[in-house]
Amino acid sequence: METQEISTKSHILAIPFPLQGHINPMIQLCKRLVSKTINVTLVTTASISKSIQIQATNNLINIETVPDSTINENEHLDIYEVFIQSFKASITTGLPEIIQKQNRNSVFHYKAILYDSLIPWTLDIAREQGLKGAVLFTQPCTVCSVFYHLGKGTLEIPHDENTEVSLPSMPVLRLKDLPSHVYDMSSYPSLLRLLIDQFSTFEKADWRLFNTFDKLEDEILKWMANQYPILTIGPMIPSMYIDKRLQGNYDYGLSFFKPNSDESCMKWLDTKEDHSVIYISFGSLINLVEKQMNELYKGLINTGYNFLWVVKDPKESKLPQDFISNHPTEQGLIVNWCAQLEVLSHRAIGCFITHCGWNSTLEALSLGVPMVAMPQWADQTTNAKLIADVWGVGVRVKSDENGIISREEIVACVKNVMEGERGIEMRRNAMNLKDLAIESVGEGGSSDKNVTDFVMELLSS
Ligand SMILES: O=c1ccn([C@@H]2O[C@H](COP(=O)(O)OP(=O)(O)O[C@H]3O[C@H](CO)[C@@H](O)[C@H](O)[C@H]3O)[C@@H](O)[C@H]2O)c(=O)[nH]1
Repeated sequence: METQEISTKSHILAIPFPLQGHINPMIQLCKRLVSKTINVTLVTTASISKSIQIQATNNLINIETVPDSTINENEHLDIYEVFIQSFKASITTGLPEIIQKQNRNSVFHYKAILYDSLIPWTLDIAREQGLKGAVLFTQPCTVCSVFYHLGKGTLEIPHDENTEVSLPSMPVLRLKDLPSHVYDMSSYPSLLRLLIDQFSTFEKADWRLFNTFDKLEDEILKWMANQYPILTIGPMIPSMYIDKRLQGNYDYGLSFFKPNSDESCMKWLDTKEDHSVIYISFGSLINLVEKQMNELYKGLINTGYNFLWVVKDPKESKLPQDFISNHPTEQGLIVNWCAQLEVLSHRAIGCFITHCGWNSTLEALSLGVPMVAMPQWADQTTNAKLIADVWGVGVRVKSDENGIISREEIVACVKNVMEGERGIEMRRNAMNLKDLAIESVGEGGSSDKNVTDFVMELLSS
């Protein structure tokens, strides 16, 4: 059902949570919906919209902005709560106005709102406007189900690090395999509440979509589907890096971007041997502490391998001065941002040292790149468990008593992934998952079929 024809009858509003790790998969899903005849209006705040790149040729996804709101900060609100409440104020005021304005325009006929699971209150707006609601979960089902159990009171949090947590259809988890907000409840209680609240509209929503695929999280997905019907639609990465079915506008037209993305790294990678380079990135939010930066830097040098390292703000990065002044070296290149999918699909990449954000994890899996898992917080700890112990596509670093990963540990982990029998096995497992990822979004695959079913239901509603 790929068609260029634009239906004037079926239109949805997509509301991503305003962070890159959430906007990216939402945009990719929107592109898939557009390729199957649904019109999409993506709504975000004026400030966030500046980070969304739309090519001039793209008229398939409409972007509407709502004014930014600021709420009064007071001592009872942490920084995340201020961020979340400001966004809520913007959308709650602006979204109904957009719907009413567009409803007067006969081209638009809204059927539903597609919203991130972190903003469940959007369903109330949908209902008030007579629209259906589809909730999109942007973290793995394994992680989401931990919060599901927490909300239902069916997860007992262990008191020590060695007690095993057994939840239905889940791998056995120890304390530090749970999402960090669960064992570190004191830091940012607002975030824990937000994560549990993801399920507050689970029963009421008309569709529940997950950015994962059936063969990746088979058992827990079946369990979740037994609670309520769900649709797996992932991995939501640009078609050109996975199934290559979407062409032109459908795939290139819209993306979240960071200015100053450094393209020199592709030329640098071209000069390197196959599978010889370590790629290091900690996503869009994490900054490492100075001691960790130093250990990572020394560890990378000591591996002897070439490395390409994304350091968001190199001047503020706390990197050793001798490296900064001699950079770039023969061995290592630092960029402040890169086209990660382009890098991961380059033949020279041998392994990915990652913070295990879900998008980075899915991107590495979909491109068959084995990983060194260096989780920092949130879902990343559980994603690291999946990478190392469930899928066998990487190793997870061990930290010392102060939470620092030593240079020796970094060297050992990189060598484990890049060399020897274990390394070969991890690459083989990664390549198998790559095939399954392609199959799932390819024509007739489980995720493709679920997107089609979603579209058919929208069209007939
Ligand atoms: O130089 C870079 C570095 C990153 N990226 C992209 O940035 C995104 C990063 O997303 P992700 O790996 O999910 O990390 P975060 O930005 O940290 O995402 C947040 O949101 C995710 C989805 O909820 C969670 O899984 C993470 O833990 C949370 O930190 C990916 O698409 C990368 O391809 C680039 O394009 N260039």
